[in-house]
Amino acid sequence: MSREQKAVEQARKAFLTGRSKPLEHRIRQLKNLQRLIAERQNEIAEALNKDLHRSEAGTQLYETLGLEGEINLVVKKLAEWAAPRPVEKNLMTMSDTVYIQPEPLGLVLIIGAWNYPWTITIQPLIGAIAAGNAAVVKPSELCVHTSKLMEDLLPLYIDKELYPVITGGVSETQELLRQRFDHVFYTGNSMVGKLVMEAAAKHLTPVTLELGGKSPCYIDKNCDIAIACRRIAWGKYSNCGQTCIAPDYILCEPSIQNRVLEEIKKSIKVFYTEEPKSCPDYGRIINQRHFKRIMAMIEDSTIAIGGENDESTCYIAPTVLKDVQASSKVMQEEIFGPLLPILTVSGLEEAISFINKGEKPLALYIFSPDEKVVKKVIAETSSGGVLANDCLVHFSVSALPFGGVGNSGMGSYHGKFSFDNLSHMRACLIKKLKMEGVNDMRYPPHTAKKLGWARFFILKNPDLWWIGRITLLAIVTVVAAVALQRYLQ
Ligand SMILES: NC(=O)c1ccc[n+]([C@@H]2O[C@H](COP(=O)([O-])OP(=O)(O)OC[C@H]3O[C@@H](n4cnc5c(N)ncnc54)[C@H](O)[C@@H]3O)[C@@H](O)[C@H]2O)c1
Ligand SMILES: CCCCCCC=O
Repeated sequence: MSREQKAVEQARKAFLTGRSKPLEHRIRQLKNLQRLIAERQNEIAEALNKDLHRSEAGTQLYETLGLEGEINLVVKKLAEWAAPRPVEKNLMTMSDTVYIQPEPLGLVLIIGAWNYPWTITIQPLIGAIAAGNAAVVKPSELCVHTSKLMEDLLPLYIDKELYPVITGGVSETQELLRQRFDHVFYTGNSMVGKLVMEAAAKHLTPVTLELGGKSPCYIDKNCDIAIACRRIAWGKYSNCGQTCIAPDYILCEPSIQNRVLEEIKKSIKVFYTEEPKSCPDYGRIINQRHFKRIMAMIEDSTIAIGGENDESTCYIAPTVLKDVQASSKVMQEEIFGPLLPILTVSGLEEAISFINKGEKPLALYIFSPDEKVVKKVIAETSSGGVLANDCLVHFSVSALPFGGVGNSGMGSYHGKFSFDNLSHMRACLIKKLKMEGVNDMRYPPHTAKKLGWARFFILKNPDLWWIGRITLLAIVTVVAAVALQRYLQ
């Protein structure tokens, strides 16, 4: 039996004991995770510094703070989310108990990516624990130090049978995918996403696919270009462009291209100094394979800013490419690196039609002070999420579902959306053995009269809330009238 098979079998066995279900257990595990984050902050930051040249502050800002917030939210709301959810009744169910009971799915497989490894791997785990599941956690092998740290630390804090960590690369992930799970939660590129879905289909296992793609960014000529460019530069160059929702490319009118270039240049200097290579807040490309992939994209474009690079340290300077064509190499796939191409368009209409020619992106950014422009883009395009006048921050709004659509993924998570996604919403209808007469209309022999009653019960859908209120009002009125009459006698 392989290591992967053993872990899956053990986690399934642990789930079947039922110990992942009580809310106290879920909350205890989540608080243990919170303790891990607080007590091991330095080790987490050190590993991320080795993997991605992430600074200590960057580690908190982009990884652990969000997880702490997510755990706080779940601890506060879990009882409410896990409670039976009463549903609207109709004439047929008037005297029944009708509700939705969220219940755990069972065993979840979480396959993480390397770019924000704690956020991306542990946030789904928080959802899985909250929903009462067991989960096998597979961090990405590309963030070598972080993945080893997760393997070492998680079993020290949370139930290691219910939530085992399996490290390894493609063959280990493939072996895991051959096993039977009740849900697979995958984060990574769309090509592997298809393989994950194919493997899951063999067991009819549902999947959440958190994928990527080219997220467009439209700048309206009437907006405050300095502010827009500062926010775009932050969104693009954080983590060296290796962010699933980084603005992939800019669309703007030719008349503002030079101002956009000037303002992005200013922001790069303010954020990362004249020498980003020695700036602790500027990251590195994860490995040389990705370094080569990104550098090859520049070949047929004009560099307006940056372009400096060093293969031995996987450094690529914050770079802007100007007058880029749709046919250029950099426009053929998600960049996932610090290159920012600018494509000029004649205006909003052309920008929308350009966006709609591509796959549905994970994020779509619009910079404009005009609400009509923002609403028009929202109405005439589609994407996982859309953000006006900022970048990335929708990821941190736990009241919003985070996920893609079409090629950028399926399913969503964060906050209650994680809980719902990793729960089965069980339909519960509890009838009494009384009022059998009402059922006569559905029992044979079927007659026109019975059918008439069935039509009435099924198709007439009076508002029972209002009927209840009106009945109550009528009763109160009658009681008041009788009381008044007695008083006057
Ligand atoms: N939507 C999101 O939340 C989100 C977040 C981060 C990254 N992403 C996307 O992920 C991509 C970058 O990540 P990546 O794909 O380079 O990460 P990656 O190389 O770490 O792969 C992701 C996971 O898939 C596994 N894997 C790789 N090849 C496999 C194969 N052939 N069979 C089975 N498993 C395999 C890896 O072991 C890893 O755990 C980008 O497209 C990015 O936009 C999306
Ligand atoms: C601001 C944090 C963004 C995390 C995005 C995750 C995808 O890569």
